[in-house]
Amino acid sequence: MAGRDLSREDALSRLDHKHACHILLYADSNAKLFGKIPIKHIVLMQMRFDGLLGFPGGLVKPSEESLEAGLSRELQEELGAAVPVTMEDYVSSHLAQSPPRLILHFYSKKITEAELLEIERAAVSNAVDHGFEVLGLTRVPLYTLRNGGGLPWFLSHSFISNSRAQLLEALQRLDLVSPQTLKEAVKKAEEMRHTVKSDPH
Ligand SMILES: O=c1[nH]cnc2c1ncn2[C@@H]1O[C@H](COP(=O)(O)OP(=O)(O)O)[C@@H](O)[C@H]1O
Ligand SMILES: [Mn+2]
Ligand SMILES: [Mn+2]
Ligand SMILES: [Mn+2]
Repeated sequence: MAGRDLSREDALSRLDHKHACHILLYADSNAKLFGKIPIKHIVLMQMRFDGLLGFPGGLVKPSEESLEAGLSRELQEELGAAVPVTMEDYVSSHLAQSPPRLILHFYSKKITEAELLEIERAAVSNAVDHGFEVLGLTRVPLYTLRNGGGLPWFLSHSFISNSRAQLLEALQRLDLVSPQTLKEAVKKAEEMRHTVKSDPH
């Protein structure tokens, strides 16, 4: 994963650092794209105000709130939903490559498809940050179409900080995408960065 892996204790001991917490919310799904390509899992990300893809979450001051309480607060602001985050959902902490003295804590949490749909529905009307810090939620396509559409093209977009690495690590760790498919998608994404996109249909 991009950035140096830190233990939670080591991370929290660095009082002169800024801390940010972000979460990958996901659900299983039996839905099929075009009635034939299994979606399998829904993974939520968002388009940010700066035009970069990232996960919901944000800056947390450990002196004022626990990492988990801070992340829940950010989810209320960015998703307009009360998502209870606990230490069970904690995955890792990384020292950002830049800016200096920023530690990125990552979480993942499985919810039901109905809960995820409710978050997507409510975000537009309830999230105070909707249309400002958050331009909209997006799902991550986990399938790969014959011409490389789907996950490879998604990975060819621009991501904030180490969120692309967080996504790839989680897809592997949670077994949401097979290692082979992931490897091929990353490779195709590299190629895609330098080609013109044709209509995926
Ligand atoms: O999804 C992410 N994964 C990892 N780091 C992120 C992600 N989104 C933002 N960051 C980093 O964390 C910092 C604070 O996050 P964010 O921009 O979400 O704060 P905010 O929501 O409190 O305004 C950003 O400046 C960026 O460096
Ligand atoms: Mn914030
Ligand atoms: Mn925020
Ligand atoms: Mn944020």
